[in-house]
Amino acid sequence: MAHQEAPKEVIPLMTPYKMGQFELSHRVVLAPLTRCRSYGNVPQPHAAVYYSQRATKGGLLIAEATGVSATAQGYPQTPGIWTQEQVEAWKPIVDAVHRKGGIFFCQIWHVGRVSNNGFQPDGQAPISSTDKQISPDRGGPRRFPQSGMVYSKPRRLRTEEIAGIVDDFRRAARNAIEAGFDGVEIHGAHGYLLEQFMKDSSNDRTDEYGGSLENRCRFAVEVIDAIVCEVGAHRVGIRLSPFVDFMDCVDSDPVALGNYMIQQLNKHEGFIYCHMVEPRMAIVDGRRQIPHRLLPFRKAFNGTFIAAGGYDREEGNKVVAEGYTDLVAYGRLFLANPDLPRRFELGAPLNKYDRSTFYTQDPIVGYTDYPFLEEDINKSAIEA
Ligand SMILES: Cc1cc2nc3c(=O)[nH]c(=O)nc-3n(C[C@H](O)[C@H](O)[C@H](O)COP(=O)(O)O)c2cc1C
Repeated sequence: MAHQEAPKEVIPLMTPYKMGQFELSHRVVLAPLTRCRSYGNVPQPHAAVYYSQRATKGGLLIAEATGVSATAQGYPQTPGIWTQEQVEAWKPIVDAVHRKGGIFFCQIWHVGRVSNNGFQPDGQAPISSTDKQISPDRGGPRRFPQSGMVYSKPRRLRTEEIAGIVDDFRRAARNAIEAGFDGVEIHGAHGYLLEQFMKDSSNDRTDEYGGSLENRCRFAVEVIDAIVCEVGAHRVGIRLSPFVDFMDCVDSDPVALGNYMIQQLNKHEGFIYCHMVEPRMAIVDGRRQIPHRLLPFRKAFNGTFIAAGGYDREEGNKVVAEGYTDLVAYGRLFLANPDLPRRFELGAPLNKYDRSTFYTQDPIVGYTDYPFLEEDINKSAIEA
């Protein structure tokens, strides 16, 4: 009798997927992670090690939030992409990812009021939709996690200044393509500048950028349109978090906000992806559970959908198998497991993440020193 092999287990996260022109070999995406190791806002050679460790052939990586201008900064040592020096510094990092066959998008951001005068080039107030400071009573911490600096009172952007910020985003996208990135992800989430305009808790404007939902989203839509025009819809994705209340940015109708933004994205044929963050995890019967509120958006969006926020192997496989999302982005688990897709494939145990080194500035510790599976195996063989 012919020997019959047991059927191979299908792992939904490890199945291939075509995202626009990109052939992904699996659905485990590196979520954007600010790591505060880009000294003087210039990406460093150690980032080439960090990102290439996490790159796989046909795997999608999203780079950490990267400033579009000198006023875009709000955390220590975060990278930018508005100067030629920064563009040149990104090139070897992008190359390192491409050499391993990875697909690399750059997340471009402006922090708006999530900043302090000390981060601003002229020592002036950070800019925002509003002049209201982040309130610690409504989802916003009062101080920066590392430095202990307070979030400063922002300056409300004048209507005629907004076109200039849109242009900063456009130029940053152009620079990202020049640096070799496969595309850009617009950071429209987590209470940063674009969301400060979108959400009604932080937009108290009376001009055409405030008031109605359409007006509040106008700035983000102008950024999307400008970037699509500059680099093509096939290279533009966006991250949105209508349900998240981080940094005191809350909307009274997150479903309407998400739907409106999806409609705007669908106007651009071939807009590559919409990356959405789940609401905060709920505690059900003593267990943390992902609320799974993104399905209506996934159904409405014409392009690739990425879900993020609290996923592990089991939940990721489940949502891909059910068609809830196309791809799943992993933050903390990928931070601590450079070979996360491989570990998911094997069902191998995971390294634990060390929160205390998330935002520290060491080029190795908590950054490139998380062990790979093979190292674990070798180590245990030596210890045995
Ligand atoms: C250290 C750290 C840095 C982060 N930096 C960013 C960032 O630059 N841009 C962004 O959109 N989200 C950022 N996030 C949020 C993650 O991308 C992700 O949405 C979040 O960690 C939840 O996913 P997880 O449960 O898989 O970690 C960060 C999260 C962590 C823990």
